[in-house]
Amino acid sequence: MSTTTPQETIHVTLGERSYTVWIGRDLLDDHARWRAMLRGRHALVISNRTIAPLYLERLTRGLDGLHWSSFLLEDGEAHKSFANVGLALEALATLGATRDACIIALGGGVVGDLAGFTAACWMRGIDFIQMPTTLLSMVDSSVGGKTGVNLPAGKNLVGAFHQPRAVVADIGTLDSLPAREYRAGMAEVIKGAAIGDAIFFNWLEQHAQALAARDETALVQAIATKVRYKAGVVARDETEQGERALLNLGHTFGHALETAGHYTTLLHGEGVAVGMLLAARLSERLGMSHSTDTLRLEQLLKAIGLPTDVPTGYDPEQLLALMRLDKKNTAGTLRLILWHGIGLAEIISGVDEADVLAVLREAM
Ligand SMILES: NC(=O)c1ccc[n+]([C@@H]2O[C@H](COP(=O)([O-])OP(=O)(O)OC[C@H]3O[C@@H](n4cnc5c(N)ncnc54)[C@H](O)[C@@H]3O)[C@@H](O)[C@H]2O)c1
Ligand SMILES: O=C(O)C(=O)C[C@@H](O)[C@H](O)[C@H](O)COP(=O)(O)O
Ligand SMILES: [Zn+2]
Repeated sequence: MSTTTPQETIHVTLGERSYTVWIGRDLLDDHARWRAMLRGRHALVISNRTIAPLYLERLTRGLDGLHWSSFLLEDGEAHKSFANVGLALEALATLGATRDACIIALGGGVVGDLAGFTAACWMRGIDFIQMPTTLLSMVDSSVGGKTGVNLPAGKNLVGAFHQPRAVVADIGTLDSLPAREYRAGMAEVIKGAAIGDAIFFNWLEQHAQALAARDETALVQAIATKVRYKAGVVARDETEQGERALLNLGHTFGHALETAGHYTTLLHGEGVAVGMLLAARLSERLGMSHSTDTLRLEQLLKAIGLPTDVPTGYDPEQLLALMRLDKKNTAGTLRLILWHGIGLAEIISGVDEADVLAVLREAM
């Protein structure tokens, strides 16, 4: 039996902003590969206090001869804040970073989103490299150039589109990822299939056990399929003028759940899991889809071990108020991603708040 870990290389095609996503084991130590992406003499590694003790040294061995420093966040979604962007920018100033400096984001989506936004701000935009260490960041947040931070009023309300120069996904880092975080990452994999790839959804149903057991061959195939799907959407609609909004399936509900819970109840991926199911129920209520599709989604989420219920203690009216602040909304009306069934999502404008409230109330 072969024990070789599969490797995948995916290109995100965006003209002069095109880049490569490398997926495989031990890529952190493959210094020659990613060091070639650094143009100048300065590098700032942004990570957090959980990840740095595990992986920072392996990375920084590749920075020999450069002026580099690190900026470490406290762990958690609450630290994806404007205040920390300010501190990261101060770290760049202290380093004396010039316009050809590079930020390296070593961590999950929190680190990647904040590091990318810091890179977009410093001297009006410098390079950054994504080195994702969670499943969620490998399959979603490291690709596509959405960067930003939260405000108390809501998730990701401040940000910029700023593409990375490369994505280095060392799947060996997932060995230390807690099981709950791994499952949360799978929600964003399932999301891709639910939006636009019914064949991938079937494959996920068939491989749910292997994926839950972290079978490496199945895992690399799942990561690569999701990244390839997202890369295609981003290449066609980089700044979310249309199709890219589909990648928000489950997020209008999910972000509201995350924010209302002060980021202590549901992880992002868990919010997306519950949110996708609420979107499926709303689609059913509006006569767009059939209950068999809702059921298949629910069963796949459960097979992976993801939550499918809204936790207790949420107020439907408060969730609706948070949903009104979603960035997709226009002209004072709700714009949600709903579906016609597996693999067929659609952007729906002018959704009646009464229907949203009804679905929220039924879920509580
Ligand atoms: N920009 C985008 O397109 C995009 C897409 C999806 C999600 N997001 C954002 O990403 C964030 C969620 O990302 P996440 O799920 O990676 O969460 P996260 O960054 O908070 O990481 C999850 C947890 O795992 C820990 N961790 C990370 N790597 C580890 C490893 N290898 N071993 C042990 N522990 C490790 C972290 O310290 C943290 O406690 C949210 O802020 C969400 O809004 C952005
Ligand atoms: O890349 C995208 O586009 C996405 O919507 C991916 C989402 O999974 C991700 O959570 C993203 O951060 C949401 O962005 P937002 O614009 O809804 O804040
Ligand atoms: Zn997401």
